[in-house]
Amino acid sequence: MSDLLVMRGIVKQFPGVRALDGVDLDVRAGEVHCLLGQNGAGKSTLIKILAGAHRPDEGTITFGGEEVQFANPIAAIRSGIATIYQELDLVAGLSVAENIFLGNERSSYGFTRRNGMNRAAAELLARLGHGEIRPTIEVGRLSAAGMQIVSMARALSHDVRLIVMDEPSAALAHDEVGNLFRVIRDLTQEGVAVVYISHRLEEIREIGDRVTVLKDGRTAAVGLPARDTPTSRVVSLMTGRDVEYVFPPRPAPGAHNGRPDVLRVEGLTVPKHFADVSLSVREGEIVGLAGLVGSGRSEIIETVYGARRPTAGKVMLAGEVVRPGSTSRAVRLGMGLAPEERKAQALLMNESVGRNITIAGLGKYARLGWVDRRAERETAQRLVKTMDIRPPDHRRPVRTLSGGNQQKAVLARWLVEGRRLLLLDEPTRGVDVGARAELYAVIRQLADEGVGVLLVSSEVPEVLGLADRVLVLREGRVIHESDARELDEPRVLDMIMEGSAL
Ligand SMILES: Nc1ncnc2c1ncn2[C@@H]1O[C@H](COP(=O)(O)OP(=O)(O)OP(=O)(O)O)[C@@H](O)[C@H]1O
Repeated sequence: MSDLLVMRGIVKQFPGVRALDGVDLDVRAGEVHCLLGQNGAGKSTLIKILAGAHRPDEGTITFGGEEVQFANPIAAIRSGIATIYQELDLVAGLSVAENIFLGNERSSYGFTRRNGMNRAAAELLARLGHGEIRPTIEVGRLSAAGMQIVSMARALSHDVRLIVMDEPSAALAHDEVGNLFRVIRDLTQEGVAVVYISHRLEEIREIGDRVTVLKDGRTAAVGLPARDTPTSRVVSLMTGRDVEYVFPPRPAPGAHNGRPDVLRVEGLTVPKHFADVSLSVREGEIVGLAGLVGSGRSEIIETVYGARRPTAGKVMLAGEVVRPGSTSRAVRLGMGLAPEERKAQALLMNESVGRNITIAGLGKYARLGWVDRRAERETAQRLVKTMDIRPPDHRRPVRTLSGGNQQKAVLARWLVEGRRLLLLDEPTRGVDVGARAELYAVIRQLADEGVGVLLVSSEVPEVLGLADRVLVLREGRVIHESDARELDEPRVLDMIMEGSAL
C-alpha cells in the first residue's frame, strides 16, 4: 500500500522550546495510525502542523503524492485533512446541520434551501451510523459523544481522506467508545486514513494498525505493528523506562476502620442527577466512584464542594456542615476540587504555571498585605518537580504547556499542604503512562498523611487499582459498595452497564 501522507524532518521551534526536532510520520490510506508519546512529546504540535494551525520551520509534507504546505486550517481541510480536537470547535447555539457545513463553501451557495442542508447533514450522520441525531437541533444540547459525531460529519462534508483525532475517547463513556471504534472502522473500510492520539494503550491495541512513538520532539519509532508490539516495548520507547500502570501499595483491608470521617454525606439529592446518596470518606482513605458518564458521579462531587444546591441531605466535613452554594467555605474548611473540565473551570491561562499552582494557597503567602514571593516561588518549584511538569519552569504561561502538563498543574495546586479532603474528577485524563504512575504515588502519599480522597474516573481499572473502597453508581443511585479488592473490572462494568442496556 502506498503512503497517503509522508512527513519528513519536521521542525517546530517555540520561544525557548524545540517542540519538534526532525519528526517523521508515514500514514497509509485506510489505516488507523496511532501517535503515542508522553505529555509534551510534541503530538499536538505535529497535528497542528497537519491541520494548518502551525507552520513548520523545516521539513516536508507530501499528501497524495504531492508536496503540500497549509497556510491555514481551511487550506488543510480543502486538501483533504480534517482534525478533530479534544475541545471540539462547534458553535453551541447553531444547529447540527449549520455546524456541519460551517465554513464549507457548500453552505454559502451550495444549498438553495435550508431543507437541502438538513437533508445532506442527515445523510452524513447516517453514514456515521448516527441517523438518530436530528440535523435541526442545537448542537449544545447533544452529549459529548454526539458532538464528536457532528465534528466527524463536518470532516466528511469536505470529502477528507485523512482524519486526525486528538484523544477522541477522553470525554466518552465506555459504551460510547465502542460506537466511536465502529465509526472509525467503517471510515477506514472506505479508504479514509485515521491518525489517532490516545494515552490509553489498551485502546491502541484494539483500534490501531500501526504506531509511531514521539519522544522529546523526535521520532522514537515509526510504524510499529500495533497489535504485535508488546506494551512494555511501547512504554519504554515513550518513557525511556519500563513502567506501566503501577498502583502504589495499599494499606491492608480494614486499615481505616475506626478512623474519623473526613467527609460524611447523608441522603444527598439533586433532582435529575442523583438521589439519596450517602457515603463517607475516612481520614487517609481513598474512596472511588465508578459509573458511566451521566450516572451522577461528577454532580455528586460538585455538590459536596458546595457548587450545587441539593434539595435534600447534607454534607459534613470533619463534623462541620458545608453550606450549599458556598464553595469558598468548602475551601476554607479544607476541601480541594480538581474538576473534570480543567481548562474552563480551573486554569488561569495567561498566568504562569507557578501562580496557577499556588493560587489556592495564596492566603498562606500573604502577611500584612504583602505576598511572600519567595515562599510562593519555592512551593511552585517544588511541585513542578514533584509532578514532573515539563518544561520544568514555573514562570512559563500555563497556556504554552501541553494538555497533559496543564493537567498536572491543576492537580499540583491541591498538593499545597493543608487539605483535608481532595475531590478528584478524572485526575489522569490526558496524562501519559509515566506521569500516571507518579500521580498515583502522590495521591497515595497524601492519603498516607491523613488526607481523605474522593475519586471519580471513567477508567474502571484506575478506580479499582487506586481506591481502598469503591461505590458503584447507576442512574444517580449507589448500587454497590465494597472494598476495592473484592471487585474486578468485568463485575463493575456489568453493574454500571446494566442500566444503560435498559
Ligand atoms: N504555543 C506554544 N508556545 C510555547 N511552547 C509551546 C506552545 N505549544 C506547545 N509548546 C511546547 O511544545 C512542547 C510540545 O507540546 P505538545 O502540546 O505538542 O505536546 P503533546 O505531546 O501534545 O502533549 P500532551 O500529551 O500533554 O497533550 C511542550 O514542551 C509545550 O510546552
